[in-house]
Amino acid sequence: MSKAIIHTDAAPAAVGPYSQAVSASAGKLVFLSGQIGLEPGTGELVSENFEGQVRQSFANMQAVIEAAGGTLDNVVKLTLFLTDLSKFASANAIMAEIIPQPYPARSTLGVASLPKGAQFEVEAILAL
Ligand SMILES: C=C(N)C(=O)O
Repeated sequence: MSKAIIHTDAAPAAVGPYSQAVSASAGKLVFLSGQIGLEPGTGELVSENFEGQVRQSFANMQAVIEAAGGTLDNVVKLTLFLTDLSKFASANAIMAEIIPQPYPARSTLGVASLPKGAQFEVEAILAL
């Protein structure tokens, strides 16, 4: 897989750890379902804490990526879902710790609710 970041000053700069666009030539695309902060062992939310749920969601995503034969470098697009957009900066900070640069493309949505009462969900597309 090779990927290139697309950037233009004719569109707004990213307001978080993402790229305006990513071009990838891949042998295979993998579409991941969204992950919320469930512990694999119990199937229960890891915590009532937003940060804990974000970290567990990304850990779950990474486990699926590895099961698909990839790494975090293969992520070309993420979608984040937050039930409280006032936590946007916190989600950005945690994502920036976990996701390597160059950053994938990303969309972020505020939503009314998520399954299991989760506060955060992350969905990914991989290029392998
Ligand atoms: C504005 C965005 N695309 C984001 O935060 O993901």
